[in-house]
Parts: sequence; structure tokens; C-alpha cells
Amino acid sequence: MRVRDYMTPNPIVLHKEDPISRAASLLLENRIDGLPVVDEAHKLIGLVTKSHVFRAMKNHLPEETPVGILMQTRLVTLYDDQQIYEDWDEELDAGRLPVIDRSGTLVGILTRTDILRAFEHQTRKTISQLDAILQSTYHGIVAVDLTGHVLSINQAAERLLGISQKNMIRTSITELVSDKTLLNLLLSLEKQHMVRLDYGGRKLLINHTPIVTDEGKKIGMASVMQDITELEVISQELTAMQKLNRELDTIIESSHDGIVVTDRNGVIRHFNQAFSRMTGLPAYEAIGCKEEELERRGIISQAVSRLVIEKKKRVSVIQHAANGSVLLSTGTPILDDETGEILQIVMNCRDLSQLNRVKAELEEAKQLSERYHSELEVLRAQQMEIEGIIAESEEMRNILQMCIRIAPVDTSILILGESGVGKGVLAKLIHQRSDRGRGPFISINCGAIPSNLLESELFGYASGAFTGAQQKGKPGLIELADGGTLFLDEIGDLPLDLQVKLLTVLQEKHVTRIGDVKERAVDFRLIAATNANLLERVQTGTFREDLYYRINVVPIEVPPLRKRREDLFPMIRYFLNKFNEKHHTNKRISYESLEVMQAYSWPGNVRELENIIERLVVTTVDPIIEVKHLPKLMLGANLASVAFPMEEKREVGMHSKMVLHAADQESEKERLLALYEKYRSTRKVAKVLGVHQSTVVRRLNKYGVQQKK
Ligand SMILES: Nc1ncnc2c1ncn2[C@@H]1O[C@H](COP(=O)(O)OP(=O)(O)OP(=O)(O)O)[C@@H](O)[C@H]1O
Repeated sequence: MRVRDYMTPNPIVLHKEDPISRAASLLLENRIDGLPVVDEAHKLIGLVTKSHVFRAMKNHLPEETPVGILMQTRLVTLYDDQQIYEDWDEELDAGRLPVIDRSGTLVGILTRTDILRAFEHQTRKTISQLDAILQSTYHGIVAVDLTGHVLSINQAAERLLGISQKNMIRTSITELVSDKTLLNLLLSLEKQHMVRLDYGGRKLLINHTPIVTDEGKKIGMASVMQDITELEVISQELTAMQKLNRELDTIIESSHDGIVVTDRNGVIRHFNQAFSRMTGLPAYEAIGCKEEELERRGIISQAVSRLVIEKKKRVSVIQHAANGSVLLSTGTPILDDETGEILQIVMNCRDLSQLNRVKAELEEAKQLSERYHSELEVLRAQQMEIEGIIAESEEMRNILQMCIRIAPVDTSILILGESGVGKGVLAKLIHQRSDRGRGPFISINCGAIPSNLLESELFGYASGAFTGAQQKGKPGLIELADGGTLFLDEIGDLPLDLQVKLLTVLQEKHVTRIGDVKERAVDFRLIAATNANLLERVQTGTFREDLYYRINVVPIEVPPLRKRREDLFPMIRYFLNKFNEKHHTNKRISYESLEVMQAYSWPGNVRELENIIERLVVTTVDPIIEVKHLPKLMLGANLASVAFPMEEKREVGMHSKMVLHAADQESEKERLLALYEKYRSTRKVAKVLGVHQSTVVRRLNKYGVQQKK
């Protein structure tokens, strides 16, 4: 607001030679109060006012008197380039102020009206500026007077309060706002700070303050409203973000891998304790430090961030730390979606030295476990070898446990069960596991030896005891069992007189050979076995009761194979391997054959199974044993799989013979000849075929085969 912008330029001027009459007429004609006086160079030299003219007339000065004599020379002047000030008291008193430039040349007159015009102009400008500010602010502002009439309201307030009315100034606020709570607040004459209010689905934060004049008079109230709806959402998001950040921090901190975050220039901004642990670098040393600086100081062998910045993609390197750690570090850039520029780099460092250590420990543990495992396997295999017993079924396992438990207790044992169930096997196991294990195991089948021979076999004989007896005499099996175990199979077939003799030996613990007087002390353990019902025999008088009770101290009953099906397949596998190995073959059994075997009742029990498998391994030409190779007898097995009663036991042999008979005569002959060719022993062939040796001898004779003596 400069003087020259508001002054009246080129004012009417007087020269000092001009007469008073001219001054008077100019003042009158132009209705002005004073005239500036200038010299020839238009420089201001004085001022002539109406008062000067009136005084000259009063003093009767002649009209021609030059104004130079009357004029006022002490002047209040303004420079054309100076500002107009609000506090111009003296200047306003002057009424008309000559305006000169910096060279003293008169350039204009500034009247009181000019000054007022300047101030009015300025005020208008300020008001419109304030209004623009008021309107442009994002916050809503409403000012009301003490009676609640609107003094001022901006667009933001109109928007927030949902008012669309025009010319609201002087309107009562009660006509514009209906919400009671908001109205109470806007009309309140008290200052209110940070009031939260839900209005029109938005959240408002309102500051309500009195409008006070310079003199301290309250003239109204102003409310400033802030829409914090978005802010609330942002604040909630911020809280969620902070939570997420904390979670992320915890995750980063709890990571076993080292994690380092750098900015776009590779300056470390964050890293976790794991990295600190791996490199031995404390946080205060690294935060704010360029990763390259760590490389330069030799703390790490190479800076991953530099490579990531160069290649602008994920990079993995092996870093060697000064403290000896070896790290596999992968740096991943975080790129700006729009520009593709790197914003940050996240590095993941895995401690390979530790990993290697753990790997080595693991390897060691693995080797150890493998060693134990194989030792265990060896032990297990040895066990199998020693015992050679397959016991997969629970019944059989219980029996084995019982045998092992009872073995060290030096008592007689009676094993009951059908022919071929494994009574002999168990007897041997008990012997091996007893204290007599290192002593002899003498086994004799009482049913297989004619009774006249049985006595001398059991008790021995003195020299010359009977015709045909050896010169020196011979010890009996009882004597041979001294210090060991005597296994009497089929004890039910022992003649009554021998039962008495046996009982005596058991009670008196000495034996007398036939035809001898000398008693020989014997110390053996008796294990007897039978498939007959001994108690029934006691009742019918064919078995001595006292002997029965003497031997039946611990009875062990072995179930037939058909009653312990779980043993079947393991046994097939076991025997197949055993005979493949023995005969240097590699025969396999088809699934269908296994099904037939499973359905079969196995009246001859394990012995029958063992024999059939060996026979199949030996006689089957094809590598796979198919159903067609199985004995015809087994093919009707589904019907035969019903329980096979003990009484039918005698027919087991019959069945075996029937197998031989029923088969095609020619192929039977071929097989028999092939087997005899291979083994050159009727005993072995009989074993393979599961028939009695005499049967083989008879058949070979029938087919005219010359047997070796
Ligand atoms: N659980 C088994 N595991 C492996 N082989 C077995 C098993 N049971 C029996 N055997 C085998 O079956 C055949 C017959 O067994 P063992 O001679 O012990 O039967 P047994 O009941 O004594 O028969 P018998 O009353 O006719 O004398 C033997 O060759 C034996 O090795």
C-alpha cells in the first residue's frame, strides 16, 4: 500500500511570485484547502492554505502580495514510494499532504480521503483473504453471536453439517441444525475442547471457543470441526500396522537365521540377534553403517547388499565372518512397484558352520543307530538260527515265552500236541536254554521203535546180555543223556513194563543196564511229548498213573497249525528261503498258491508244510510255484479247512500216501527218479516228499530202480 498508488497526481501548484488573489481564486474554484508552492524545478518549497489567504485579507495586504511571503515552509511531506501506515495520526491531522519523490520534486497530494480509501481497500483485501482462508480450510468453522445467529460459516462446515441453504449469515443456527447434542454444543457459551461427536455417519472432533474483542468483550462463539472418520480408520489401521510390526519384529528376532535389513544404499537399518550372534557384531556398531563398511573392516568377507544393488535381483553368497562363522547369505531386493527401483534389501543368513556341526552330529547319530540296528538284526538272526522257530501268532509266542521261562527250572515237562506241531523243536529249545544246555540232548520216539528193541535202546545192556549183544555191552540213551536232557517223544506208546523201569530211574536217579547188576548214577532232565490223551490211557490202564503224575509237572500244549493261522505265511517264507538256499534255487510262490495253502487245514502241521515246500522247491521246474504244482489234495482245501480232529491223526500218513498215489503215475515216477538221482538216498527223498522211507523204497523197487546199499 504505497503512497503513490493512492495520491492525487499532478496537483494544482503555485509559484512563490504568484499573488494572493490567484491563490484565493484557485482555492475557491477547486474547493480545496491548500496549494503546494514549487520553484522553477518543481521542487516543493511551501504550502499556501485558506488560512493564509484569510489572514492576509484580515491584515489588508494588497492582492498582489506574492504567496512566497505568506506560505508555510515547515512542511509534513510524504515520499511517493513509502507505505501508508495505520498509525498516521499527525499525517491525518494535516488533511492534505504533499508527496515528493526522493529528489524533492512534487509528484502529488495525498488527501485524508485518499488515506481512508487506501485503508478501505486494504480492509476489503484482508477480508477477502480471510474468507478465502476460511473457505479453503478443510476443517469446518461456524461462528455464531451470543444469540445463536450465524456470523460466519465455511463450506467445510456446510458439508459436515449437511447444510445447503444460501445466505446463512444472520440466520439462527437452530434453523440450520436439528441434532440436539450438536446444537447444544454450538450454542454453548462455554469453551469446550476436543469434543467427539457422531454426526451424519461421520465422526467429528469439535473445538468450541468464545470470540472475544480487543477489549475483552465476548461477542460470540466459534466452533472448529474436524472430520476424523478417516483418521479413526487410519488410526485403527495404524494400530493394526503397529501390531503387525511388533509381530514381524518378534518373528525376525525369534528367527534362528540371521536377518538384516538395509536401505537402498546398503546402509543397515535393522538386524536381529541371530545375526549378532553369528558375526559377534553388536547392534550399536552396525545400525546406520553401510554393509560394505563391515566388509572393509573384515567383519564379513563380502557385502551382499552391494551385489543385490548391482544385479537388482536376489543374490546368494557364502560369507565368512571374522569370528569363524560361515554363512549362506541371501539378499532379496524390495522393489518399488512403479519405478522398479530398490527400496530396501532384506538379507537372510544361515549359519553353515552350525548346520555342518548339526549335520555331522546327525550323521554320527545315524551311524550309531545303524550300528545298533544291525547288531540288533544280527542278534535277532542269531536267535532265529539258534531257535529256528517261527512264532508269529500270539499263542505260539506265549508258548515260547513259557518255555524260556521254565527252561532253567530243572523239572520234568510234558509237551502235548498233534504230530508235527513242533514239540521236538520246543524240547530242544528248553534244553538249550537250561543249565544243561552244554550237555547232551537225547531224543527218542517211543512209538517208532519196536518195544523189544526199545528197552535196550533206553536202558542199555551189559556184555553178553543176550544173543547178538555187543561184546562190551552198550550204554542206553538214558545213560547217554547224563548231564543233559532226555526227550521221549510219543511217551504214550511206551510199554507198561518200561514205564515202570523209567519211573524207577526217575525216582532213584540211577540206571541198570539189561543183564547187569551195576547201578549207574544218571542225572538228566526228562521232557516227554505225546499226541495221545494220556489221562484216558491212565483210565484204561495202558499208562501208569504214577508215571503220568511224575512227568506231568509242567504241561505245555501246542495248538495245531490250523489254529494259529498267523504263523502260516511267515513259515512258508521261512521254509521257502531255507530250501531255496539249500537246493540253490530261487523259487517263488504265486499269490493264488498262497491262497490255496491258506485255505488248507494242514493236518500234518508244520512238518507237512515243511515237506510240501521242500518238495515244491525241488520238483517244480518253473520259477513260480503255481496252483497246478500244488498237491491235488490241497485243492479241495476249502472244504478240508474245517478243524481236523486228533483221532484222525493216523490218516495223515494216509493222506501223504494218497498224494503219491493220486498223482499221475508217470509224473510221479519221473519226480521220484529225479529226486533219487539228485540225493542218492531214500531217506532224503522220503524227507523231501514227507513220506516214510519204506514207501520210497517200495516205489523205487516198483519202478525197477536199483538202490545203493
Ligand atoms: N515253529 C516252528 N518253526 C520252524 N519250524 C518248525 C516249527 N515247528 C515245527 N517246525 C518244524 O516242523 C518239523 C516238525 O517238528 P517237530 O518234530 O518238533 O514236531 P513234533 O510235534 O515233535 O512232531 P512228532 O510228534 O511227530 O514227533 C520239524 O522239522 C521242525 O523243525
